[in-house]
Formats: sequence, C-alpha cells, structure tokens
Amino acid sequence: MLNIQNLTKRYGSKTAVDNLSLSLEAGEICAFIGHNGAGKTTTLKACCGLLTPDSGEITIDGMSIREKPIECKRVMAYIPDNPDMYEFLTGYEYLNFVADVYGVSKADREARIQELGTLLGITDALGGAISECSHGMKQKIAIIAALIHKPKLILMDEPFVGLDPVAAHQLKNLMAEHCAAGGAIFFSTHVLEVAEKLCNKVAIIKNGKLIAYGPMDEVRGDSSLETVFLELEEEKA
Ligand SMILES: Nc1ncnc2c1ncn2[C@@H]1O[C@H](COP(=O)(O)OP(=O)(O)OP(=O)(O)O)[C@@H](O)[C@H]1O
Repeated sequence: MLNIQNLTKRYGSKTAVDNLSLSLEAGEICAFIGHNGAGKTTTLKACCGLLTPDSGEITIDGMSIREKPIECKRVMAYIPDNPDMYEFLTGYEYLNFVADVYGVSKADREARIQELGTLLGITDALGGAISECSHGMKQKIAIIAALIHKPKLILMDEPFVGLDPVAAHQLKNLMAEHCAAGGAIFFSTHVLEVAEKLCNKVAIIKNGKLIAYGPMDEVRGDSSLETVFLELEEEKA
C-alpha cells in the first residue's frame, strides 16, 4: 500500500530525512515516532507529494507519487498537524468543495459527512464559518474532508492533538476499523501509549534515520514502547 525506498530530503545543508525505507501492507497501522525535528513531517509530506525528495522512490498502491500524483491522491488522504482550510467557507461548504474535487457523488458525500460528523461530534457546527471554529473543531473538519473519498491509505501527522477525549476515542476506533477492513494508516504521534495500543507496526526515527522498525510486538519485545524508545534515544545519541 505504501512503499518508501531510500528516501532522502535535505533543506539546504540540513539532511532532514536520511536514506529512509519502510513499507506498509493492507491491514497495517504504523506509528511513526521520534523526537521533535526528527523528520516525521518531512517524510509524511514526501509520501503525499507535497515535498520532492532529493533521492528515493515512494509508491502508493503500486503507483509512483512522482509519476502519478493524481492517481495516488485518489486512493490516499493526508491529515496535516495544522490544517489550512478556506476559513471564509462554512464547514459544509468546505466539505462539499473537497467532495467536488474528489468527484464524490452527492449521496455518498452526504452519508459520509453525516456518519463522520456524528462520530466526531461536529455536525452542529458545520453550518458555521470555519474561521469561528476552535483548533479541535477545525481538526475534526479536516479529518472528515480527508476521509470523504474513502481512501485506502491514510497519512496523519499527530492526529490526536486538539481532539477532545470522545473524538480521540472515536478516531482510534475509526482507524482500527479502517485497517481491519483492508486499509492502511501511517501516522506520527508523540503519545506512545496510543501507538502501543493501536498499532501493529512501528517506525522510530532519529535525526532523519530510521533506528527501529517492524511489527509492534517485535520492536517492543517484553518491555513497553516507551522503555524501548527511551533506550534507543540514549543508545544512538
Ligand atoms: N521548510 C524547512 N526549511 C528548513 N528546515 C526545515 C524545514 N522544515 C523542516 N525543517 C527541518 O528539518 C528537520 C525535520 O523537521 P520535521 O518537521 O520533519 O520534524 P518532525 O519529526 O515532524 O518534528 P515535530 O515532532 O517537532 O513535528 C528539522 O531539523 C527541521 O528544523
């Protein structure tokens, strides 16, 4: 579903991501963890075509994001950590705009907005201007917008930040259901307890390099993810 081969991305003389390779199959939900500035957002942005790598190859559902960006975007979604939206639109107007871009039928979009809006507890606010929404409310609208075309692969950058406990719980359920139904999710988080409970795979990045990667049970062994993470941070310092 997602294949990253030898990804390197530099900003000037700074190597933000250094020869990183990983892959995700259908049904896998992978947490991407690492210290601030480790290279998570850069990797996620390269996966969805927002950043051009200096070297390496990324494929989505077997298609190169470089060669077939539109086809890739039809089957994937990206939820950034700080969503930029057209704030002068209402939530409904924005979601309909996104549904138009993806060619989602009227019936399908209405059902999806209803289902996800109810799940995340945002339906009542969708008639108001986005500029009047709180950070968490905007995050919920961004989640609905990203999922409106039923993507197979979901990329998320710290998706739980700003969500209230009910919405965070519902999002975790939704993520688990998505993967149980044959989708895949690659998301960054600093909340190791959530990563440990929710994910069957984990990738740990430090200073742009992948320092641990594999099935959650194997990477964690008999300890907690937090213990493994802290040990790795110290070891490779
Ligand atoms: N546009 C940019 N120009 C220059 N350097 C950048 C730019 N974006 C990111 N960087 C640098 O690249 C490195 C990786 O940043 P990135 O945002 O990918 O980290 P991150 O793991 O997502 O961090 P956080 O957990 O704080 O969100 C950092 O050293 C950062 O300063």
